[in-house]
Amino acid sequence: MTAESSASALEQRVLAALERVIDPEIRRPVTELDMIDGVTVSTVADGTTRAEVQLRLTIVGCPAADRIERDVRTAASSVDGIDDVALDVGVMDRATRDALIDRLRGDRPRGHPFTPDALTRVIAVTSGKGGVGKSTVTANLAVALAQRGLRVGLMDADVFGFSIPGILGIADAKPTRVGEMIMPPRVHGLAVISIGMFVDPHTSVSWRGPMLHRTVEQFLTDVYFGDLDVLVIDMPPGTGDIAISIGQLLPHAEVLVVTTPQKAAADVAERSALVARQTGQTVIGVVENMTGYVQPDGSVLDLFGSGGGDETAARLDVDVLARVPLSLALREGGDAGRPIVLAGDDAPGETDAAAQAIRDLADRVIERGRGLAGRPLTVTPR
Ligand SMILES: Nc1ncnc2c1ncn2[C@@H]1O[C@H](COP(=O)(O)OP(=O)(O)OP(=O)(O)O)[C@@H](O)[C@H]1O
Repeated sequence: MTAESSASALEQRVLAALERVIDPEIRRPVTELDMIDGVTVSTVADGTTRAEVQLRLTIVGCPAADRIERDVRTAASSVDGIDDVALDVGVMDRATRDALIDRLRGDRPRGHPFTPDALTRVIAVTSGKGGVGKSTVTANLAVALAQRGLRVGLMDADVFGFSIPGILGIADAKPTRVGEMIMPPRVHGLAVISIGMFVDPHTSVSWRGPMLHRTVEQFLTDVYFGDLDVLVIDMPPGTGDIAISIGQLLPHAEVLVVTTPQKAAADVAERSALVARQTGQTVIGVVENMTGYVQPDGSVLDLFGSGGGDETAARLDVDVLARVPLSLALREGGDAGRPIVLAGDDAPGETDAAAQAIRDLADRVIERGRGLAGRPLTVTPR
């Protein structure tokens, strides 16, 4: 074999090794994303064989740059016969980036991909009023679904009270923009987007209906979630503009209603579900949160009364899918940015009844999705 042909064989092997490097945001191999502009293998003065890799990041200041560079270096160094790796890091030119964005969008027409005939289930979590623990339940449910192997996106549509980034421990995370595409931060196996990532946390959001509608639509259209099994949405409490917009944009969404055990809360909980139904969405069940507190002596204190979940479920003619007890660990996990369903062996979440209730809820939600009842079966020509 000539020196030239062996260098070219090594270049092919380096390229093959680079196919294993996955862009952490887009979650595709860097080779497929045209991020590798070239690989040259040569023997340098001291006789060592060097691979020079031209890496082109999607944008200037790409937050994943360090990780991509490290992974590219590791993959190239792992090839037998390569002694040294030199990286030439730059940014892809506009035409390449635009072509990439077009490819990621696929050939779907402009508009959001979560259409009724798509395979992604949309689960919207709503409540009649604020403070019932909707965001806490939603975040933990999304993590529990991801833990069960599903590809999960979480959209915080609670524009006025966005709390999902904090609960997930990514309060300072910012999405990356690639052209007009928005790459959502990833945490605990979820792709997460929240209005809180776009506004100054110390200013209030005071948008009116059309602006809210555009924002929700933009989230659905421009955020690159990739292929999802489930998109979970943390809805704002009540029956405002966002609920109506999401109803129009996602009429096939399945709705979970979170309420407390207080009977008086059933009225408002029912109302938010009825708005969802009016837009064609399907209410799949009620989650009663903050049910009795189990005291150290084992007795249960019904701090918020009892019966609210059953009352709401009866009015809506659905089941109570979960009863999540009051839990110090659940609250602390939310404050600390560590969802309790993540807990390891000796962490409270392993034995915590609230964590277990949310895991069971995830199982019931998955179980329900196995049936195709109510889903239009369409055959898309390829
Ligand atoms: N089962 C529970 N046990 C103890 N604390 C809980 C429980 N569920 C939620 N909390 C706590 O209650 C508070 C309100 O929860 P959360 O922010 O999830 O409510 P929300 O319904 O989403 O409110 P909003 O819609 O106003 O944002 C948080 O401090 C949370 O940690």
